[in-house]
Amino acid sequence: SSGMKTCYEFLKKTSRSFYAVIEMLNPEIKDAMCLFYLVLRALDTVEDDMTIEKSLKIKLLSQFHKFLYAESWNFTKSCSNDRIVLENFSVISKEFRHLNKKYREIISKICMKMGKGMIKFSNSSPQSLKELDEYCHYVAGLVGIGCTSLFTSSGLETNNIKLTTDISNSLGLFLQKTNIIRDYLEDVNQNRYFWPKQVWSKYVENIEYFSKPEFSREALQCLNELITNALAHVSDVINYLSAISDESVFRFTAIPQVMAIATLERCYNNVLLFNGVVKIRKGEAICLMNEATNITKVKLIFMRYLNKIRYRITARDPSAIQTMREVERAMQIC
Ligand SMILES: O=C(O)CO[C@@H](C(=O)O)[C@@H](OCCCCCc1ccc2ccccc2c1)C(=O)NCCCCCc1ccc2ccccc2c1
Ligand SMILES: [Mg+2]
Ligand SMILES: [Mg+2]
Repeated sequence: SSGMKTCYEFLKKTSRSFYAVIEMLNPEIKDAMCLFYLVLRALDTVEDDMTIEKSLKIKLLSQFHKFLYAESWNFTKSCSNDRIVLENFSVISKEFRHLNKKYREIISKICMKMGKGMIKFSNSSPQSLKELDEYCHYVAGLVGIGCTSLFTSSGLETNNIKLTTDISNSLGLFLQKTNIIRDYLEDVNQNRYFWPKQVWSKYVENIEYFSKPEFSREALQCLNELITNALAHVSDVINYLSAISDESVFRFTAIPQVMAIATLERCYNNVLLFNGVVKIRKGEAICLMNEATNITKVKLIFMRYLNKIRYRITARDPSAIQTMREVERAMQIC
């Protein structure tokens, strides 16, 4: 339909990477996944928009799942780059209401839970590694859980004994933690602090000091500790991918994960992260997309990057032993 075509345009404008992987999905769930993305991106755009007054933001986050059934609801007061999905939300919600009931229930339930979670963290960022897991569960773990529900309810995946909530959650935590680690400078410049205080306060008095050259050693030690924490999710990621049978679902799920391990490897012990953006090169990303077609190849990709990290672990680093343990544990699964 023309409405759905417009929604794919919104998807392409808000995320080229997720547009690429959603585009390749089985037609049975492609539209549902596109709308799942757009609804949550709209919700996240409210969360991220620092110009929205606090009490209004909280009201929007808690009501958001109801706007899915509010025929002409749009939000025109956002100044975010992704505001297009809020200004045209009525186009998105109209297509959402045409979805099969079983998909609508999954999407609206995840949307309600994510909105509640965002409210919980609207006044304070994650202070501990435990709170980081909680925040990442709300903004990304729930996406993995929702994706698994869409896969199983569509009949494309029947192995739902193995695709548990916990390992679905881990897929999201691995991606979100990689984003939070990589986006240190971008977030700090916007006064957004996702690196937990319980961690960075072991190394410096103020998280902003990591960008100063005289604190580069402490910055790297904190960075390596957070990367070590993220690596703990790799075994769940590999176990999840091993349980997928539909080829298009496999690629849709595997591609963001291989991008994340490649990004973590680039970030490991890399001081450039504190003064610029560390991204994997376009050519490397395209190679990874073409390579991540089955579990054997994905395991090889993970092995390659885990090995590169392992060779860069230095005994001086306080997390060295823990990093080595997480890398070896992950390599055993591969
Ligand atoms: O503003 C930005 O540009 C980045 O925002 C980050 C933030 O604000 O922290 C942050 O916003 C999180 C809240 C909105 C989540 C929107 C989303 C993303 C990907 C999807 C993929 C498929 C279906 C629905 C999806 C929904 C963000 O986008 N982080 C990127 C990592 C989150 C990925 C979630 C995820 C989890 C499990 C998955 C399993 C399989 C395939 C894709 C998966 C994707
Ligand atoms: Mg965001
Ligand atoms: Mg956000």
